[in-house]
Amino acid sequence: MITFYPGPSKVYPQVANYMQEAFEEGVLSINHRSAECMAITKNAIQLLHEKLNIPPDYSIYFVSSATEAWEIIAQSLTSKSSTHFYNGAFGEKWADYSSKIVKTVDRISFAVEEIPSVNLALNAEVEVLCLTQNETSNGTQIRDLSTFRKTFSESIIAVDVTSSLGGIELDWHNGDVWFASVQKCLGLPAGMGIMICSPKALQKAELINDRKYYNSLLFIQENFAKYQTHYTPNVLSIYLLNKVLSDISNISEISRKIKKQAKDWYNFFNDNDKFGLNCLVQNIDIQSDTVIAVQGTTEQIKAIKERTKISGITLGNGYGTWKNTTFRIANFPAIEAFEISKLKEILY
Ligand SMILES: O=C(O)C(=O)[C@H](O)COP(=O)(O)O
Ligand SMILES: N[C@@H](CCC(=O)O)C(=O)O
Repeated sequence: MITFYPGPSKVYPQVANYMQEAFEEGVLSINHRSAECMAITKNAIQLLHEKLNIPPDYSIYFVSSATEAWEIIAQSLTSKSSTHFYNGAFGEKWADYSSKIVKTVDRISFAVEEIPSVNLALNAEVEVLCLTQNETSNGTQIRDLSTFRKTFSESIIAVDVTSSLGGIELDWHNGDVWFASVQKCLGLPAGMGIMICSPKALQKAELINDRKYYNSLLFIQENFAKYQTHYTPNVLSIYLLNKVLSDISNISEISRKIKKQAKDWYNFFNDNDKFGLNCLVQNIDIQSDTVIAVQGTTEQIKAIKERTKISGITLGNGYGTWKNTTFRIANFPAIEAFEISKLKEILY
């Protein structure tokens, strides 16, 4: 079975052997506060810095999911209000989750074809700015975050890179908190999130001094200072992350490949009349590099999904507003050229 689902998505093929190795090495039974486990965690963190070019002064934590990161930001980094820019289901969900914890949640929604402008929030007092860099539900992205950083230099900027971290190169200095989950561009089984914090984010956490929860950021930080976790982690996941990160190239090389592949996908749908299908978003400045959303009528989408399924290929369903009128193609690094060719052949 070949899958193009944008999460959980295709895992790297070598994961099969690494799982077996983990079992044989006894990793599945080690205590999570043991020296062996701390070494695995330390190595995974070092490799993340190295392969994803994460600045040395940014801290990296393992959490359970990207969803948990939404909550950690609300409880440990927000004293009064967060401001959410979004054009799709996941950005909106983030605002919904925050509103259960944070006193004031400002929502700035924009149209799917629109480039989000900082002007939309110029008059607002922005304490924590929440941006979804890659919106998995509709295949759009905010390509350049630098104007947000310049305009909101005093604010904490939190960036959801759930479906782009590990796929494209990110300019870490444009954000204070970044988070993702491993089942997307990192090509691993679901069940772990990664959170990355700037020194400024940690200073803000100190200021707020939230210590109420098992996953209060300061408590997480205290554990990770010893390469331990605030709960019993999925050690297998950390082990697999280690292994896969050792195998992959630096993100600048991966990013070049993914961007080229994305261009090819957009050209593929633009150049040919594929059963009347077209890209959900036409503006190349906001088309996602890692999730390609393709639009058609409900009947067309249903027929294409059935057709690919017969050939052993799973496409990503549409999501939210676009549930029945789009399908999505993950353009993640673990997906191989022969799989892309096979899908293109079927779509012809
Ligand atoms: O795809 C996204 O974007 C999401 O936000 C994920 O579905 C959330 O992932 P987890 O919280 O389950 O890691
Ligand atoms: N992130 C996945 C699934 C998320 C979910 O169903 O909650 C998607 O975009 O389809």
